[in-house]
Amino acid sequence: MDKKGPVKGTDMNALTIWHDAAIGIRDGVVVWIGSSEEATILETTQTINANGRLVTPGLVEPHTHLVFGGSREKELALKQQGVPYLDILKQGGGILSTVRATQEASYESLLEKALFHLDRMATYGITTLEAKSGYGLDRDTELKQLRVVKALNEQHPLDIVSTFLGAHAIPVHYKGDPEAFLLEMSEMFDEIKQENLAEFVDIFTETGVFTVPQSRRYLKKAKEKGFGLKIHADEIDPLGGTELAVELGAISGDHLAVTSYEGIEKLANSNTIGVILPGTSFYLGKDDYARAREMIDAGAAIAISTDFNPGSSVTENLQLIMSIAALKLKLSPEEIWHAVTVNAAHAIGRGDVAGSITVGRKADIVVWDAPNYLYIPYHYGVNHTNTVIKNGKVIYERQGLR
Ligand SMILES: N=CN[C@@H](CCC(=O)O)C(=O)O
Ligand SMILES: [Zn+2]
Repeated sequence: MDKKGPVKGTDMNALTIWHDAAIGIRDGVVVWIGSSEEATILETTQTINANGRLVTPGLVEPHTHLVFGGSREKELALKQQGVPYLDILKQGGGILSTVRATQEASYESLLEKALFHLDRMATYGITTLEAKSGYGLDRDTELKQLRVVKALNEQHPLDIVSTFLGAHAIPVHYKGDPEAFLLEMSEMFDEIKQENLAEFVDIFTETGVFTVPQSRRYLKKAKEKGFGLKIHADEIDPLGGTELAVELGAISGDHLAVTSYEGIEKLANSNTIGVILPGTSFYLGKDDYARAREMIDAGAAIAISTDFNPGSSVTENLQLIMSIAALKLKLSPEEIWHAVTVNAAHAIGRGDVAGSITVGRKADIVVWDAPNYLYIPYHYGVNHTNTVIKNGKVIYERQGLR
Protein backbone atom coordinates (compact mmCIF):
# COMPACT_ATOMS: atom_id res chain seq x y z
CA MET A 1 0.00 0.00 0.00
CA ASP A 2 2.72 2.34 -1.04
CA LYS A 3 0.47 5.31 -1.79
CA LYS A 4 1.21 9.04 -1.61
CA GLY A 5 -2.14 10.63 -0.67
CA PRO A 6 -5.55 9.38 0.44
CA VAL A 7 -6.91 6.81 -1.98
CA LYS A 8 -10.10 8.00 -3.65
CA GLY A 9 -12.97 6.52 -5.62
CA THR A 10 -12.21 3.56 -7.87
CA ASP A 11 -8.51 3.65 -6.85
CA MET A 12 -9.66 2.18 -3.52
CA ASN A 13 -10.04 -1.11 -5.37
CA ALA A 14 -6.38 -1.41 -6.33
CA LEU A 15 -4.25 -2.95 -3.60
CA THR A 16 -0.52 -3.53 -3.82
CA ILE A 17 0.00 -7.20 -3.00
CA TRP A 18 3.26 -9.13 -2.74
CA HIS A 19 3.30 -12.91 -2.71
CA ASP A 20 6.00 -14.78 -0.80
CA ALA A 21 7.55 -11.52 0.33
CA ALA A 22 10.01 -10.53 3.03
CA ILE A 23 10.43 -7.29 4.95
CA GLY A 24 13.71 -6.09 6.45
CA ILE A 25 13.50 -3.97 9.61
CA ARG A 26 16.35 -2.06 11.26
CA ASP A 27 16.05 0.21 14.31
CA GLY A 28 12.25 0.03 14.11
CA VAL A 29 12.13 1.19 10.48
CA VAL A 30 11.35 -0.76 7.28
CA VAL A 31 14.62 -0.77 5.30
CA TRP A 32 14.01 -3.43 2.68
CA ILE A 33 11.13 -5.19 0.90
CA GLY A 34 11.66 -8.03 -1.56
CA SER A 35 11.00 -11.69 -2.20
CA SER A 36 11.77 -14.38 0.41
CA GLU A 37 14.35 -15.79 -1.97
CA GLU A 38 16.21 -12.48 -2.26
CA ALA A 39 15.97 -12.05 1.52
CA THR A 40 18.42 -14.92 2.08
CA ILE A 41 21.24 -12.42 1.39
CA LEU A 42 20.23 -10.32 4.41
CA GLU A 43 22.11 -10.65 7.69
CA THR A 44 19.59 -10.81 10.51
CA THR A 45 19.59 -11.04 14.28
CA GLN A 46 15.95 -12.09 14.49
CA THR A 47 13.63 -13.63 11.93
CA ILE A 48 9.86 -13.90 12.16
CA ASN A 49 8.53 -16.54 9.80
CA ALA A 50 4.95 -15.71 8.81
CA ASN A 51 4.65 -19.21 7.31
CA GLY A 52 2.42 -18.16 4.43
CA ARG A 53 0.16 -16.00 6.56
CA LEU A 54 -1.25 -12.62 5.54
CA VAL A 55 0.95 -9.64 6.53
CA THR A 56 -0.42 -6.08 6.39
CA PRO A 57 0.28 -2.60 7.73
CA GLY A 58 -0.83 -2.09 11.34
CA LEU A 59 -4.44 -0.94 11.43
CA VAL A 60 -5.12 2.76 11.92
CA GLU A 61 -8.19 3.65 14.00
CA PRO A 62 -9.28 7.22 13.15
CA HIS A 63 -12.12 7.92 15.64
CA THR A 64 -12.33 6.85 19.29
CA HIS A 65 -13.63 8.20 22.59
CA LEU A 66 -10.93 6.29 24.48
CA VAL A 67 -10.99 8.10 27.84
CA PHE A 68 -14.16 7.99 29.94
CA GLY A 69 -15.46 7.08 33.38
CA GLY A 70 -18.11 4.45 34.12
CA SER A 71 -20.13 2.44 31.62
CA ARG A 72 -23.71 2.45 30.30
CA GLU A 73 -24.88 -1.16 30.14
CA LYS A 74 -28.25 -0.12 31.60
CA GLU A 75 -29.01 1.79 28.37
CA LEU A 76 -29.24 -1.47 26.45
CA ALA A 77 -32.73 -2.13 27.90
CA LEU A 78 -33.85 1.39 26.92
CA LYS A 79 -32.62 0.75 23.39
CA GLN A 80 -34.58 -2.49 23.28
CA GLN A 81 -37.70 -0.55 24.28
CA GLY A 82 -37.05 1.72 21.31
CA VAL A 83 -36.08 4.87 23.22
CA PRO A 84 -34.11 6.96 20.66
CA TYR A 85 -30.46 7.82 21.34
CA LEU A 86 -31.15 11.58 21.32
CA ASP A 87 -34.09 11.14 23.75
CA ILE A 88 -31.85 9.37 26.25
CA LEU A 89 -29.47 12.34 25.95
CA LYS A 90 -32.35 14.84 26.35
CA GLN A 91 -33.34 13.13 29.60
CA GLY A 92 -29.83 13.69 30.99
CA GLY A 93 -28.59 10.18 30.17
CA GLY A 94 -26.37 9.01 27.34
CA ILE A 95 -23.31 11.22 26.87
CA LEU A 96 -24.32 13.27 29.94
CA SER A 97 -24.25 10.23 32.23
CA THR A 98 -20.70 9.44 31.06
CA VAL A 99 -19.87 13.12 31.66
CA ARG A 100 -20.91 12.79 35.31
CA ALA A 101 -18.82 9.62 35.74
CA THR A 102 -15.81 11.21 34.03
CA GLN A 103 -16.03 14.36 36.13
CA GLU A 104 -16.03 12.20 39.28
CA ALA A 105 -13.18 9.93 38.16
CA SER A 106 -9.59 10.66 39.19
CA TYR A 107 -6.86 11.20 36.59
CA GLU A 108 -5.26 7.92 37.69
CA SER A 109 -8.44 5.87 37.35
CA LEU A 110 -9.14 7.31 33.89
CA LEU A 111 -5.58 6.51 32.84
CA GLU A 112 -5.82 2.93 34.08
CA LYS A 113 -9.18 2.35 32.40
CA ALA A 114 -8.10 3.85 29.07
CA LEU A 115 -4.90 1.78 29.21
CA PHE A 116 -7.00 -1.38 29.45
CA HIS A 117 -8.94 -0.48 26.29
CA LEU A 118 -5.78 0.68 24.52
CA ASP A 119 -4.04 -2.64 25.22
CA ARG A 120 -7.06 -4.43 23.82
CA MET A 121 -6.93 -2.31 20.65
CA ALA A 122 -3.27 -3.30 20.22
CA THR A 123 -4.19 -6.99 20.44
CA TYR A 124 -6.71 -6.40 17.62
CA GLY A 125 -3.96 -5.10 15.35
CA ILE A 126 -4.34 -1.33 15.82
CA THR A 127 -0.97 0.44 15.88
CA THR A 128 -2.07 4.10 15.54
CA LEU A 129 -5.30 5.73 16.70
CA GLU A 130 -7.11 8.97 17.36
CA ALA A 131 -8.65 9.71 20.79
CA LYS A 132 -11.10 12.47 21.72
CA SER A 133 -11.97 14.27 24.92
CA GLY A 134 -15.63 15.32 25.28
CA TYR A 135 -16.84 13.69 28.49
CA GLY A 136 -15.81 16.64 30.64
CA LEU A 137 -17.77 19.58 29.24
CA ASP A 138 -15.97 21.74 31.78
CA ARG A 139 -12.44 23.10 31.68
CA ASP A 140 -10.87 20.90 34.35
CA THR A 141 -12.36 17.60 33.23
CA GLU A 142 -11.64 18.23 29.54
CA LEU A 143 -8.00 19.01 30.44
CA LYS A 144 -7.90 15.89 32.64
CA GLN A 145 -9.00 13.74 29.67
CA LEU A 146 -6.57 15.40 27.26
CA ARG A 147 -3.69 14.94 29.73
CA VAL A 148 -4.56 11.25 30.04
CA VAL A 149 -4.30 10.94 26.24
CA LYS A 150 -0.96 12.75 26.24
CA ALA A 151 0.43 10.51 29.00
CA LEU A 152 -0.77 7.37 27.22
CA ASN A 153 0.85 8.50 24.00
CA GLU A 154 4.14 9.00 25.84
CA GLN A 155 4.12 5.74 27.79
CA HIS A 156 2.33 3.26 25.49
CA PRO A 157 3.79 1.79 22.29
CA LEU A 158 0.75 2.77 20.21
CA ASP A 159 0.74 6.26 18.67
CA ILE A 160 -2.26 8.38 19.69
CA VAL A 161 -3.46 11.53 17.91
CA SER A 162 -5.45 13.79 20.23
CA THR A 163 -8.68 15.68 19.46
CA PHE A 164 -10.46 18.24 21.67
CA LEU A 165 -14.21 17.50 21.65
CA GLY A 166 -15.32 19.94 24.38
CA ALA A 167 -18.36 20.64 22.16
CA HIS A 168 -19.76 17.12 22.51
CA ALA A 169 -23.05 17.97 24.29
CA ILE A 170 -24.65 20.88 26.13
CA PRO A 171 -24.09 20.50 29.88
CA VAL A 172 -27.22 20.78 32.05
CA HIS A 173 -26.36 24.19 33.53
CA TYR A 174 -25.96 25.66 30.01
CA LYS A 175 -29.25 24.27 28.70
CA GLY A 176 -30.84 27.00 26.61
CA ASP A 177 -27.55 28.85 26.13
CA PRO A 178 -25.31 26.71 23.91
CA GLU A 179 -23.52 29.84 22.62
CA ALA A 180 -22.24 30.66 26.10
CA PHE A 181 -21.03 27.08 26.50
CA LEU A 182 -19.24 27.14 23.14
CA LEU A 183 -17.59 30.39 24.17
CA GLU A 184 -16.30 28.73 27.34
CA MET A 185 -14.91 25.80 25.36
CA SER A 186 -13.30 28.08 22.75
CA GLU A 187 -11.58 29.98 25.56
CA MET A 188 -9.60 26.79 26.21
CA PHE A 189 -8.04 26.76 22.71
CA ASP A 190 -4.92 28.75 23.64
CA GLU A 191 -4.20 26.66 26.72
CA ILE A 192 -4.66 23.42 24.76
CA LYS A 193 -2.24 24.68 22.09
CA GLN A 194 0.34 25.83 24.63
CA GLU A 195 0.34 22.47 26.43
CA ASN A 196 0.25 20.66 23.07
CA LEU A 197 -2.78 18.69 24.22
CA ALA A 198 -4.64 18.31 20.91
CA GLU A 199 -4.10 18.65 17.16
CA PHE A 200 -7.76 18.64 16.14
CA VAL A 201 -10.99 20.27 17.33
CA ASP A 202 -14.26 18.39 16.84
CA ILE A 203 -17.95 19.21 17.46
CA PHE A 204 -21.21 17.21 17.57
CA THR A 205 -23.42 18.94 14.97
CA GLU A 206 -26.82 17.39 15.62
CA THR A 207 -30.44 18.10 16.53
CA GLY A 208 -30.60 19.10 20.20
CA VAL A 209 -26.83 19.54 20.37
CA PHE A 210 -25.11 22.16 18.13
CA THR A 211 -26.55 23.72 14.98
CA VAL A 212 -24.64 24.22 11.74
CA PRO A 213 -24.20 28.01 12.28
CA GLN A 214 -22.98 27.46 15.86
CA SER A 215 -20.60 24.74 14.66
CA ARG A 216 -19.30 26.98 11.86
CA ARG A 217 -18.51 29.87 14.21
CA TYR A 218 -16.83 27.58 16.76
CA LEU A 219 -14.74 25.68 14.23
CA LYS A 220 -13.65 28.87 12.46
CA LYS A 221 -12.20 30.06 15.77
CA ALA A 222 -10.42 26.73 16.17
CA LYS A 223 -9.00 26.98 12.66
CA GLU A 224 -7.70 30.50 13.35
CA LYS A 225 -5.84 29.08 16.35
CA GLY A 226 -4.17 26.51 14.11
CA PHE A 227 -6.19 23.37 14.89
CA GLY A 228 -7.21 20.86 12.24
CA LEU A 229 -10.97 20.30 12.13
CA LYS A 230 -13.28 17.32 12.48
CA ILE A 231 -17.09 17.15 12.72
CA HIS A 232 -19.50 14.55 14.09
CA ALA A 233 -21.75 15.13 11.09
CA ASP A 234 -25.14 13.88 9.90
CA GLU A 235 -25.24 10.96 12.34
CA ILE A 236 -28.96 11.02 13.13
CA ASP A 237 -30.52 14.01 11.31
CA PRO A 238 -29.23 15.35 7.98
CA LEU A 239 -28.42 18.88 9.20
CA GLY A 240 -25.62 19.48 6.69
CA GLY A 241 -22.58 18.74 8.84
CA THR A 242 -20.92 16.99 5.88
CA GLU A 243 -21.30 20.11 3.72
CA LEU A 244 -19.89 22.18 6.60
CA ALA A 245 -16.88 19.89 6.91
CA VAL A 246 -16.11 20.41 3.22
CA GLU A 247 -16.76 24.18 3.40
CA LEU A 248 -14.30 24.57 6.29
CA GLY A 249 -11.66 22.24 4.81
CA ALA A 250 -11.96 19.80 7.72
CA ILE A 251 -9.57 16.85 7.57
CA SER A 252 -12.57 14.56 8.10
CA GLY A 253 -16.34 14.47 8.43
CA ASP A 254 -17.32 11.58 10.69
CA HIS A 255 -20.45 9.35 10.83
CA LEU A 256 -22.24 10.64 7.64
CA ALA A 257 -25.02 8.07 8.17
CA VAL A 258 -27.71 10.35 6.70
CA THR A 259 -25.67 12.72 4.53
CA SER A 260 -27.66 14.31 1.67
CA TYR A 261 -26.93 13.68 -2.02
CA GLU A 262 -25.51 17.19 -2.19
CA GLY A 263 -23.25 16.41 0.76
CA ILE A 264 -21.97 13.25 -0.94
CA GLU A 265 -21.23 15.23 -4.10
CA LYS A 266 -19.36 17.91 -2.16
CA LEU A 267 -17.38 15.33 -0.20
CA ALA A 268 -16.37 13.57 -3.40
CA ASN A 269 -15.01 16.83 -4.83
CA SER A 270 -13.00 17.75 -1.74
CA ASN A 271 -9.95 16.72 0.26
CA THR A 272 -12.09 15.93 3.32
CA ILE A 273 -12.11 12.24 4.21
CA GLY A 274 -15.40 10.56 5.12
CA VAL A 275 -14.85 8.57 8.32
CA ILE A 276 -17.69 6.05 8.40
CA LEU A 277 -18.72 4.42 11.68
CA PRO A 278 -21.02 1.53 10.75
CA GLY A 279 -20.69 -0.06 14.21
CA THR A 280 -22.73 2.88 15.52
CA SER A 281 -25.64 2.27 13.13
CA PHE A 282 -25.49 -1.42 14.09
CA TYR A 283 -25.30 -0.81 17.84
CA LEU A 284 -28.06 1.83 17.86
CA GLY A 285 -30.24 -0.62 15.95
CA LYS A 286 -30.72 1.76 13.03
CA ASP A 287 -31.49 1.12 9.39
CA ASP A 288 -29.51 4.17 8.30
CA TYR A 289 -26.05 3.09 7.23
CA ALA A 290 -23.85 5.68 5.56
CA ARG A 291 -24.08 5.50 1.79
CA ALA A 292 -20.37 4.81 1.60
CA ARG A 293 -20.84 2.87 -1.65
CA GLU A 294 -22.23 6.00 -3.34
CA MET A 295 -19.53 8.16 -1.75
CA ILE A 296 -16.74 6.03 -3.21
CA ASP A 297 -18.51 5.70 -6.55
CA ALA A 298 -18.74 9.51 -6.64
CA GLY A 299 -14.95 9.69 -6.04
CA ALA A 300 -14.63 10.28 -2.28
CA ALA A 301 -11.90 8.96 0.05
CA ILE A 302 -13.40 6.87 2.84
CA ALA A 303 -12.01 5.53 6.12
CA ILE A 304 -13.81 3.32 8.63
CA SER A 305 -13.61 3.17 12.41
CA THR A 306 -15.02 1.51 15.52
CA ASP A 307 -16.08 4.87 17.07
CA PHE A 308 -15.15 3.11 20.33
CA ASN A 309 -17.20 4.80 23.10
CA PRO A 310 -19.38 3.72 26.06
CA GLY A 311 -22.72 4.58 24.43
CA SER A 312 -23.17 4.22 20.69
CA SER A 313 -20.46 1.69 19.78
CA VAL A 314 -18.90 -0.34 22.57
CA THR A 315 -16.18 -2.30 20.82
CA GLU A 316 -12.43 -2.07 20.25
CA ASN A 317 -12.65 -4.66 17.47
CA LEU A 318 -11.93 -2.90 14.18
CA GLN A 319 -11.92 -6.29 12.42
CA LEU A 320 -15.61 -6.66 13.29
CA ILE A 321 -16.24 -3.22 11.76
CA MET A 322 -14.49 -4.44 8.60
CA SER A 323 -17.11 -7.21 8.37
CA ILE A 324 -19.97 -4.77 8.98
CA ALA A 325 -18.50 -2.51 6.26
CA ALA A 326 -18.56 -5.43 3.84
CA LEU A 327 -22.10 -6.53 4.67
CA LYS A 328 -23.88 -3.24 5.38
CA LEU A 329 -21.87 -0.63 3.47
CA LYS A 330 -21.25 -3.03 0.56
CA LEU A 331 -17.58 -2.13 0.39
CA SER A 332 -15.19 -4.49 -1.37
CA PRO A 333 -12.37 -6.11 0.66
CA GLU A 334 -9.87 -3.90 -1.19
CA GLU A 335 -11.80 -0.74 -0.27
CA ILE A 336 -12.04 -1.92 3.33
CA TRP A 337 -8.27 -2.43 3.63
CA HIS A 338 -7.63 1.07 2.31
CA ALA A 339 -10.24 2.38 4.76
CA VAL A 340 -8.43 0.95 7.82
CA THR A 341 -4.88 1.77 6.75
CA VAL A 342 -3.79 4.53 4.37
CA ASN A 343 -7.05 6.53 4.38
CA ALA A 344 -7.52 6.21 8.13
CA ALA A 345 -3.97 7.53 8.57
CA HIS A 346 -4.72 10.53 6.33
CA ALA A 347 -7.93 11.19 8.29
CA ILE A 348 -5.84 11.88 11.40
CA GLY A 349 -2.92 13.68 9.79
CA ARG A 350 -0.59 10.66 9.81
CA GLY A 351 -0.70 9.81 6.11
CA ASP A 352 3.06 10.22 5.79
CA VAL A 353 4.04 7.95 8.70
CA ALA A 354 1.34 5.31 9.22
CA GLY A 355 -0.97 3.07 7.20
CA SER A 356 1.48 1.48 4.77
CA ILE A 357 4.52 -0.78 4.69
CA THR A 358 7.04 1.45 2.95
CA VAL A 359 10.84 1.61 3.02
CA GLY A 360 11.80 4.46 5.34
CA ARG A 361 8.66 4.24 7.47
CA LYS A 362 8.23 2.86 10.98
CA ALA A 363 7.64 -0.88 10.93
CA ASP A 364 4.00 -1.11 12.09
CA ILE A 365 2.99 -4.53 10.86
CA VAL A 366 0.43 -7.25 11.62
CA VAL A 367 0.82 -10.96 10.88
CA TRP A 368 -2.66 -12.49 10.67
CA ASP A 369 -3.95 -16.01 11.20
CA ALA A 370 -5.41 -15.77 7.73
CA PRO A 371 -4.35 -17.04 4.30
CA ASN A 372 -5.20 -13.82 2.42
CA TYR A 373 -6.70 -10.33 2.80
CA LEU A 374 -10.23 -11.45 1.84
CA TYR A 375 -10.35 -13.60 4.93
CA ILE A 376 -10.53 -10.90 7.66
CA PRO A 377 -13.92 -9.32 6.74
CA TYR A 378 -15.22 -12.79 5.87
CA HIS A 379 -14.66 -14.60 9.19
CA TYR A 380 -16.40 -12.17 11.49
CA GLY A 381 -16.49 -11.23 15.16
CA VAL A 382 -13.23 -12.84 16.27
CA ASN A 383 -9.64 -11.66 16.60
CA HIS A 384 -7.38 -12.86 13.76
CA THR A 385 -4.10 -11.29 14.87
CA ASN A 386 -1.14 -13.63 15.23
CA THR A 387 1.66 -11.10 15.82
CA VAL A 388 1.49 -7.31 16.16
CA ILE A 389 4.67 -5.33 15.51
CA LYS A 390 4.93 -1.65 16.47
CA ASN A 391 8.04 0.38 15.63
CA GLY A 392 9.78 -2.89 14.74
CA LYS A 393 9.05 -4.54 18.11
CA VAL A 394 6.68 -7.42 18.72
CA ILE A 395 4.09 -6.02 21.15
CA TYR A 396 1.57 -8.87 20.95
CA GLU A 397 1.67 -12.57 20.05
CA ARG A 398 -1.26 -14.93 20.13
CA GLN A 399 -0.74 -17.57 22.78
CA GLY A 400 -2.11 -21.08 22.47
CA LEU A 401 -4.28 -22.70 25.14
CA ARG A 402 -2.56 -23.64 28.40
N1 LIG B 1 -22.47 10.94 18.62
C1 LIG B 1 -21.74 11.50 19.39
N2 LIG B 1 -20.70 11.00 20.07
C2 LIG B 1 -20.35 9.62 20.13
C3 LIG B 1 -21.16 8.85 21.10
C4 LIG B 1 -20.88 9.23 22.48
C5 LIG B 1 -21.67 8.50 23.52
O1 LIG B 1 -22.81 8.04 23.27
O2 LIG B 1 -21.13 8.42 24.63
C6 LIG B 1 -20.35 8.98 18.76
O3 LIG B 1 -19.48 9.34 17.96
O4 LIG B 1 -21.19 8.12 18.46
ZN1 LIG C 1 -17.61 9.90 18.00
